[in-house]
Amino acid sequence: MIQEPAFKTPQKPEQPVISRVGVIGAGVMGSGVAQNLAQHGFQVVLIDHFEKALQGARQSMQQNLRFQKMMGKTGWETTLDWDLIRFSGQLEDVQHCDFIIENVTENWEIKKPIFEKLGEICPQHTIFAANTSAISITRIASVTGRADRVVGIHFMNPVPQKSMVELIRGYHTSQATLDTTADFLNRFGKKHVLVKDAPGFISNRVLMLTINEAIFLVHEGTSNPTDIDLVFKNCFGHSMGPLETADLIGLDTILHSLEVLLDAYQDPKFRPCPLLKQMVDAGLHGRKTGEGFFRHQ
Ligand SMILES: NC(=O)c1ccc[n+]([C@@H]2O[C@H](COP(=O)([O-])OP(=O)(O)OC[C@H]3O[C@@H](n4cnc5c(N)ncnc54)[C@H](O)[C@@H]3O)[C@@H](O)[C@H]2O)c1
Repeated sequence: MIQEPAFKTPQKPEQPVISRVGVIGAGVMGSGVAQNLAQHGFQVVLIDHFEKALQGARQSMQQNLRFQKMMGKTGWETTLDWDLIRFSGQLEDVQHCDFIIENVTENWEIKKPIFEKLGEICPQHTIFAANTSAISITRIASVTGRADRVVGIHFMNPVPQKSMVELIRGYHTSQATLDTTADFLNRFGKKHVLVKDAPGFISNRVLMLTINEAIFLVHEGTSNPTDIDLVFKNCFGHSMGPLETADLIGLDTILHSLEVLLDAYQDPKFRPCPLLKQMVDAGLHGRKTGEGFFRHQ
């Protein structure tokens, strides 16, 4: 009797196990990403070219831990093994990481040389993730020499407390890269929605317009920040209004994001309100500088 050939069930290609993660940019987002990763047992190399930003990241992590305790949390949210995080000013220190998450200023001229350099110094298997608010992932991937291994992860702020991210597939992003990234996100408690690559993705395409329009209401004297936010909180059930949200994100980041959206879509609906520009020039960047539309301790 002729024996049927023994076909093997096709196996999913083995995915690299991610244990060391490079986090570039130690501002609002990078510090949250680094903290959240370490709280889930990953080794992290956190990079910033400003020593002051690295110190600030340490402080904001301590603050976040204290705040979680104050809120009555008792689990992973309140502890951090500091030995898992290495703070560094040298981009080269991420070269042995399995996965890299970039969180530098929302400006193509700043992000571009970082991705070019990462493409040169990192092994070919390393996946690069851009945590950008609006910049095209396909554009970022184009300078790395590994467009199939570049993905967008749009984290929400504050990162340790937000369990949902947007996962963005660039034009050349491979299915294997998406699978590895989804698995990695899962390991530190993040659910995702998959989004095609279009500037602003889902959240910022809508949110930046809302925030900008709310700023126009203040600029034109139609209302004030407290009342505008009250409408969103009390009438629509939002936990924060658009101007409190703007202060949390950072007004400089809002301005950069609107500029990226305006440039990408060439649609005047994204033109930044003059008041936003003036506040950024005046150093009123929101929570991170202590004052924006509201004062912060
Ligand atoms: N703030 C938010 O709520 C939010 C949410 C999602 C995504 N993002 C995106 O995340 C990214 C970072 O935003 P953020 O709010 O953390 O900004 P931020 O201004 O708080 O931090 C940016 C950090 O990048 C560092 N940096 C700049 N150039 C660098 C370089 N060449 N090498 C190393 N470090 C460098 C700066 O020193 C700074 O510490 C942006 O692309 C932003 O659009 C922000």
